[in-house]
Amino acid sequence: MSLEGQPHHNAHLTPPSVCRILDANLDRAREGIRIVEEWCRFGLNNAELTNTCKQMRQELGRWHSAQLRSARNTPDDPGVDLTHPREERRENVEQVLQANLCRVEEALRVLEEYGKLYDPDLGRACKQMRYQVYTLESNFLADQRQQKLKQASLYLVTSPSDRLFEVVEAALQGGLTLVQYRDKDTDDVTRLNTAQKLKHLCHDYGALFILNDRVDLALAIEADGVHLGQQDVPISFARQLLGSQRIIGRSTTSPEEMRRALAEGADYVGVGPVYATPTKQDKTPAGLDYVRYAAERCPIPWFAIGGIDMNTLPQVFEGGATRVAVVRALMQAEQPTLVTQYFLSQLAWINRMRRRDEQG
Ligand SMILES: Cc1ncc(COP(=O)(O)OP(=O)(O)O)c(N)n1
Ligand SMILES: Cc1ncsc1CCOP(=O)(O)O
Ligand SMILES: [Mg+2]
Repeated sequence: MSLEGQPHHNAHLTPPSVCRILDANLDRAREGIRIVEEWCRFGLNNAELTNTCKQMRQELGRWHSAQLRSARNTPDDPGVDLTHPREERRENVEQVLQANLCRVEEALRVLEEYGKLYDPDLGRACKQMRYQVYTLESNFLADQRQQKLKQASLYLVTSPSDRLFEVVEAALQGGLTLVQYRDKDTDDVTRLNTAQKLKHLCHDYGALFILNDRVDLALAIEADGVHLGQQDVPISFARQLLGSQRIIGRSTTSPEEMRRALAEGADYVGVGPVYATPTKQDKTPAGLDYVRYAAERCPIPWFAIGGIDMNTLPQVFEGGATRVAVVRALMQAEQPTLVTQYFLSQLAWINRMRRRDEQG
């Protein structure tokens, strides 16, 4: 029966083998969606995404008629024992989700094509759901990125170094979750190759990868986002190219620059330089007053930057910072894993204190 209680259009003409295909793929699609739904509900606490998944599952359930279920013939199915070794290993939640979204999209495509032989409405419904899954995947990726950004307290901005990959990997091993590739002096071929490799490295550790200055390269290598200063392209321009799913950060040195960055839709801001720094010699320090202003007024994630190391960290905390970005403190560290762990433990402590104060 169709959704309206009418017999399915071509049900009586549909060969048993096609019914088996439809039965298997209705199951496959529903199982995959269920796996995604559990993460939307318990991992992201996102009611809207959870509901979208639930509605799709219910719709697929309604199409799963007794006729299709009775076509099942598991003992004679040669595909039952076939698994790819990659299916048995998942490194993180993202891989689980990616694999299952892919499975759902494939199953819906199969349902769309073979479903036309059973009932044209099934083909149409599955096509619509497939597009819904694509949208879900985009929203989902965007949500994941924003969550990771919110949770990041330490931000490594790289500088050119013979030990670039070694330092970044050591810091990732120490628990770093946010990296920006910054090299003002190299050529674009090197930049592109290095960015590509760093992105893979960061993603292997589940960290976000941001590119400094260059929207075009960020787009080309599918980075998680871009960092733009006051002299770089406007946020609206970057947003047009990168869409709403990717992260856009903006440097700010004053309340006015912060106000504009917020109005333009930045996802996070850099606040500084807090102190004078040889890494950015031409920039006048904004000082701790601006850090205090950010602590009072900034509604989005903000990272104090400029001259921050283990010695200045306590003052930056006193100014109200709960997130910091560093270049030299990590790029020049002899033991970047240990330094990362030290920063992260101090940041976790200050964040606990702040939350306790906020709760009274
Ligand atoms: C996190 C963060 N904050 C500030 C900056 C500086 O950006 P910008 O002012 O564009 O200067 P350059 O880094 O491009 O020299 C940053 N990169 N990251
Ligand atoms: C890129 C940048 N933007 C403001 S300060 C700064 C450099 C910070 O470098 P360091 O952490 O070595 O002082
Ligand atoms: Mg810049």
